[in-house]
Amino acid sequence: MLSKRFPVGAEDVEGTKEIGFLGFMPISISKGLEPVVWSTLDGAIVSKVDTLLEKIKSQYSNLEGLPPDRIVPTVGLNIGRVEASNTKLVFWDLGGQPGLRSIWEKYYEEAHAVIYVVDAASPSRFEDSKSALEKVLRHEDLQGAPLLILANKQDLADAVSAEEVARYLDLKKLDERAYTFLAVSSYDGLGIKESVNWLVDVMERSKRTEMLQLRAGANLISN
Ligand SMILES: Nc1nc2c(ncn2[C@@H]2O[C@H](COP(=O)(O)OP(=O)(O)OP(=O)(O)O)[C@@H](O)[C@H]2O)c(=O)[nH]1
Ligand SMILES: [Mg+2]
Repeated sequence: MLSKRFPVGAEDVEGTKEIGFLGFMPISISKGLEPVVWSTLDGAIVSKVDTLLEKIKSQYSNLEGLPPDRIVPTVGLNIGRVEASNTKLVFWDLGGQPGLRSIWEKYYEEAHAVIYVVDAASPSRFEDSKSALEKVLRHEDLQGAPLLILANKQDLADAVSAEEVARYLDLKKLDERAYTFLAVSSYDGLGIKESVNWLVDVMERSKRTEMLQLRAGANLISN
C-alpha cells in the first residue's frame, strides 16, 4: 500500500502478520535557531526519538543499536522495522524540529498508530508539546489512530512521571481513540517492551487497522 508514495513497503515474512506503520511524532525544538541548523547538536535539541528507536530495535533483535553519541537530529525520515509478538512493525521516525513538522501530515493517512515522545525532563517545553500534539490529533487523516504518549528520559532525576505529563498536556476529546501515557527511558530501556506490547495489542483490535487493511487489499486488487 505504501510502495507508491514511500520507498518502504510491507514485506511478508513467514509466520508474521503485517500490522502496519507507526508514525513517530517527536517534539524537538532548537531553542529559537532555525531547525535545520546542525549546530543544535550540542544538546539543545530536545526529544528523543532516534535514541528510542535504536533501543526498540536492539531489544527486539540481536543487534546492538546505535549508541546515543552516534545519533544526530532527524532531518528526513528514519525507518525502523521490528518484529514483536509475531507482528511486524514499521516505525517512521520524523524529525521534531519546528520547521520539519509540516511533513508529518504526509504520513498520517497510512499510520496505524502514533507514538508521541515527550522529554519528561524539560517541563519548559511541555506547552509546545501540547500545542503540536493537539494539532496532530485534530487532523482528519489520523482519525481513530491509537496514541501512545511516552514520557521519555526517566533515567534523569528531574524527569516527571507519565501521570504528570498527562496532567500537563491536559488533552481533551481523546475519548474516540485508544490512548495511554507511559514512562520510558531510551537509555536504559525502561518501559519499552510495555510500550510495544500496548501498541500491538491495541492496533490488533483497532477499527483503523481494519480499515487500512481493507484499503490496502482493495488497492492490491485494483492494481
Ligand atoms: N538522559 C537521556 N537522554 C536521552 C534519552 N533519549 C534521548 N536522549 C538524548 O537526547 C538527545 C536527542 O535525542 P534524539 O534521539 O536525537 O531525539 P529526536 O527526537 O530524534 O530528535 P530530532 O531527530 O531532532 O527530532 C540526544 O542527546 C540523546 O542522547 C533518554 O532516555 N535519556
Ligand atoms: Mg530524530
